[in-house]
Amino acid sequence: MTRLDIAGLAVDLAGVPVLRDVNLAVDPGSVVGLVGPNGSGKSTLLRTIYKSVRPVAGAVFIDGDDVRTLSARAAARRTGAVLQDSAGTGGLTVSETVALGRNPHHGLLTRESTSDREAIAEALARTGMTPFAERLVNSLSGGERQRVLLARALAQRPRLLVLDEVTNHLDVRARFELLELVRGLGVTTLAVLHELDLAVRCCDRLVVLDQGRVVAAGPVLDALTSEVLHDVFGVHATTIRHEDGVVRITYGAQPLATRDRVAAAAATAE
Ligand SMILES: Nc1ncnc2c1ncn2[C@@H]1O[C@H](COP(=O)(O)OP(=O)(O)OP(=O)(O)O)[C@@H](O)[C@H]1O
Repeated sequence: MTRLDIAGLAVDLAGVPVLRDVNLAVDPGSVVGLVGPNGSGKSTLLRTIYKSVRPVAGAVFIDGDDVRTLSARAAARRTGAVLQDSAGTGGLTVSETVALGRNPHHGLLTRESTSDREAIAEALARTGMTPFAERLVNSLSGGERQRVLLARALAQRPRLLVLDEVTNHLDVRARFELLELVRGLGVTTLAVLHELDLAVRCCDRLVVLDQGRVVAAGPVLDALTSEVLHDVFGVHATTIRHEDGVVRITYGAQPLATRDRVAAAAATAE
């Protein structure tokens, strides 16, 4: 199984520092959640892994291989990505869409091989989408569509999955189901998640980014302390493992921002 290591990574965009001295590791087969406020650099960090952003310092290693030494096609074969609001799949069926995941393995005009067909069938089965294979993607619900995008990534037979806010637009049950599905895959995964409640339940470890730097990392209870929740996310909350073994976040009465807004409004009214 694959491991991911990021060492001393720095990225500038339009001349502005976006990531600085980022170090993180994802152990083989584990699911690591990447969390942080808006604009903290999460998506940019994922982009360095599949080579759509070039760092100004540091490197990304997949199984010890520096991705800079891999061709774009070789990098795409290793990394399956499901990105924020992934492009729509037009009038394609589910199986046609999942088949697109095979592209990094061959040219566009190459005929589908037996191993392509096996990979597609396996990806459909693992995501529970086999019964939907002939449906048009644009006739599916949001949650089903996200499963198709995950199946497309799995059809690549990637060593590593990077997921960027894949639970967007899903209802609360579909969110848990999708992340439980990801956990069950046994594929090394780095997932950007906005919902901290989901992150603490479904990830083995968390990495917290703030203003382009890693400010906490480790098992969920160690990474998402009350202090981090307060200083980085601006909320009063505690992260506790309950008797049933599930880690949950308990929020205080009001987020700081709300409290400050209320205080400011009261001061203005006086
Ligand atoms: N192409 C670009 N040119 C200049 N700045 C950019 C570009 N893309 C992103 N940025 C900036 O880089 C910073 C990090 O953006 P990024 O999308 O990585 O954050 P994020 O943590 O994923 O945010 P969100 O949670 O809002 O999706 C932001 O300040 C953003 O404005």
